[in-house]
Amino acid sequence: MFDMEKTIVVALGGNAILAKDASYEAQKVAINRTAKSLARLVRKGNRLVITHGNGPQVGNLLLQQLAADSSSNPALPLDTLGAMTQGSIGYWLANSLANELTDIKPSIATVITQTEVSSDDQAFNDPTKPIGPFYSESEVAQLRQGNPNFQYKDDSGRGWRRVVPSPQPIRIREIDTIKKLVNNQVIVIAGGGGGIPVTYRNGQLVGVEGVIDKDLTSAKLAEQLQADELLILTSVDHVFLNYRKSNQIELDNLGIEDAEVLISNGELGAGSMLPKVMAAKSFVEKRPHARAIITSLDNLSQNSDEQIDGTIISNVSTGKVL
Ligand SMILES: Nc1ncnc2c1ncn2[C@@H]1O[C@H](COP(=O)(O)OP(=O)(O)O)[C@@H](O)[C@H]1O
Ligand SMILES: NC(=O)OP(=O)(O)O
Repeated sequence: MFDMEKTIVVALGGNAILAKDASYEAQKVAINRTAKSLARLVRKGNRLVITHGNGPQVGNLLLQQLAADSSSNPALPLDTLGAMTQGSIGYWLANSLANELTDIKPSIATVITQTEVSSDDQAFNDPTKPIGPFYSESEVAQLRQGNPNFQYKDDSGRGWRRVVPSPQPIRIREIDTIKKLVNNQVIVIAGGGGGIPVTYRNGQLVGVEGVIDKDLTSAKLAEQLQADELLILTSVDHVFLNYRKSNQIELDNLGIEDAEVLISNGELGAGSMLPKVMAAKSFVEKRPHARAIITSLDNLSQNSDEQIDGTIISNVSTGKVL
């Protein structure tokens, strides 16, 4: 499936980084495994731009900050914590990739990325982005008493999590730098956690408290880099119709109109699969000869290079959904 020398934007989902627990050791094991799959793409001559989620990590970092003595060690704002997770996850990925590719010794760079958002974005009034650990409903009731300003929501039936504003990405500030790096055969890790949300206030660029969806930012990255492929790696190997119902159907191919139907008819989990299909659709609309693939990391590592299995979103409608 992967031809030579494509530019591929790879969006790494949560389980590519945090599979077992939130310890450094467990996250490094998951990232080492992820790096093995990514290395195969590099060996085939593809140019890779890697972006990654940070929901669990940024939420955990926030909890560590809040647990510290605020008079001597004040908690840092969420935009700064987002930058810290870009640094830590970028370092882990660059380190694991370097160890995987000792024979070709590629140049690898992590770009601390700022993503412009609108200060008027409705998301600031309606937090939706789940971060940090999962809680039971009774734990959430207790947490609400401790801090009534924090909001929690059920995360796709998997448990309750704190939610923060998730504004729409408008522009990736470092796109020109990323382009130069890609054109010079550098493997780039960028837009981690969707990028640090920034906006203009009184003529100054300032960070704002929120966490951008990394799938939406990856679509912007892929579009602006004129990528050939947007590869979204997550925990399921396909997008499904009637997900988790007895009549569940695996979707191999989706056209733009099919994706539109899925987006509007509530087939996709709001904080989970919906942004992935939206990102894929947005990318192939802007790049009609390119394609997006939603699949699992396992699928990527288990299938032969020519036969990766997953949901392919392209300009061609199959009529399976419509
Ligand atoms: N229609 C659907 N098809 C496939 N997966 C779906 C669908 N609706 C919701 N999901 C859920 O979306 C999840 C992937 O989203 P998420 O876990 O947020 O991704 P990430 O890997 O980026 O952290 C899957 O594990 C699955 O439970
Ligand atoms: N920022 C972001 O989208 O993170 P997750 O993918 O971990 O939710």
